[in-house]
Amino acid sequence: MVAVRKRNVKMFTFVFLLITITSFVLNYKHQVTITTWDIKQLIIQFSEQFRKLIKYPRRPCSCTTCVSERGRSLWFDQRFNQTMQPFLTSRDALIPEDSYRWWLKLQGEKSPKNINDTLKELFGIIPGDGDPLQERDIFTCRRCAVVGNSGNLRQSQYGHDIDSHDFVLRMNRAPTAGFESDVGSKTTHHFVYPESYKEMAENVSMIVIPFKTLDLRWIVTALTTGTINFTYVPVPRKIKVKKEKILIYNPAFIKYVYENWLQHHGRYPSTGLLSLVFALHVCDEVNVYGFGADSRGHWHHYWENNPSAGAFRQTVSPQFLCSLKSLQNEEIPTDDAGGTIHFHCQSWRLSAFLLGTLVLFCLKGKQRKTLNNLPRLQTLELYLPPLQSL
Ligand SMILES: CC(=O)N[C@H]1[C@H]([C@H](O)[C@H](O)CO)O[C@](OP(=O)(O)OC[C@H]2O[C@@H](n3ccc(N)nc3=O)[C@H](O)[C@@H]2O)(C(=O)O)C[C@@H]1O
Ligand SMILES: CC(=O)N[C@@H]1[C@@H](O[C@@H]2O[C@H](CO)[C@H](O)[C@H](O)[C@H]2O)[C@@H](O)[C@@H](CO)O[C@H]1O
Repeated sequence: MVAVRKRNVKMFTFVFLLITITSFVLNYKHQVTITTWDIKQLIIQFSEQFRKLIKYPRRPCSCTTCVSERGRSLWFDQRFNQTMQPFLTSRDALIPEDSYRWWLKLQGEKSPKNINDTLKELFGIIPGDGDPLQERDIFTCRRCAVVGNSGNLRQSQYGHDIDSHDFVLRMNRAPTAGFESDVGSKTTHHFVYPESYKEMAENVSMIVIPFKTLDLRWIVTALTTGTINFTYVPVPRKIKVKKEKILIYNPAFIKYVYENWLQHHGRYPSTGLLSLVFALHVCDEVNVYGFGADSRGHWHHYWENNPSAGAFRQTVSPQFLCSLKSLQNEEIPTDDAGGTIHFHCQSWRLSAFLLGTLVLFCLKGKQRKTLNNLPRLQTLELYLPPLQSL
């Protein structure tokens, strides 16, 4: 009896060790690009990995750094709430009462339909789950590109870099055809709201950001009866998107972005910021492209020839100005008098520390910062200003 028990303990210990070592090695392989077979180098790399494992025992992914890793920046940790769900799904379609009340005021909707009935009807039509972005795995390194619509993408030649990501997230009316060398051709997810809807390729997941109950009802009618054709502007009666490809941005997540990341500034977050924070929650590495003014300080879209592009200009004050590469590798020249801050960067590789620095930096900025004479600038719009200033 005792012998059997001893054998079981031995067996259990062996299996336990085997699993631990295998997962460590797998994790190690994913994180480290082995560039040398020099045994000394390998030992150094391995011990570095071991040190990391001890310091961060429960790493959320296998990238060298994972966006959601805690303990690297207090600032980031204070804002990032892992428990917030970016999606509404058929299994999790509950909006907490306080979030619902807040969301209802965003666009001052008169006599909204009952939200529970609306969601029930919606998830009776779309499944709202099963998208690859909804699944997580600690053994992979999920790299995402968030592509904003700025004219600074023109002549950037970022296309190849953008397309190298596992997931490419675009937004609103952004086209790729004709702009491939600068913005890439790959799109895995596209953020829209009814007023910014555009047709997309069959394999693209459409993430609808609802700002009002009517937006959720529009999805239903756009897939069925085609009865809604006007919100505050004309919207398409019908959409050609597979039901399985439609995902719903969680209104409670909009409130979280507003409170934690915008710290209650402005009215509600822009599509750009909603997309970025969303990516922080579903990706392990996030690179940001196409935010901010172009090299001449113009705030147009990359597909437009209108340099002073109307309404948008008024929604982008103040902005984030950012580049991880430049923060890591270069001095940041600032022009105190004009508040000009230049970043010479290819893309913004996001780290908790960087994001922290940038947000603090921009929240402090009172004036609109202008960017002059520099190609490849990265800036990130922070929030929509109060309604009266539009
Ligand atoms: C007239 C109007 O309402 N314009 C808004 C448009 C418009 O509704 C859609 O394009 C649909 O046509 O949408 C917005 O944004 P828009 O679609 O312009 O751009 C998406 C995000 O890209 C970033 N951006 C864009 C242009 C630029 N020069 N610099 C940038 O940083 C911003 O982060 C922006 O959020 C929006 O929803 O946020 C904001 C714009 O104010
Ligand atoms: C230019 C403007 O502010 N238009 C507003 C409109 O704002 C837009 O809402 C969009 C979502 O529906 C999105 O957030 C975009 O970035 C905003 O510019 C709405 O607030 C609308 C509500 O009735 O009123 C328009 O004047």
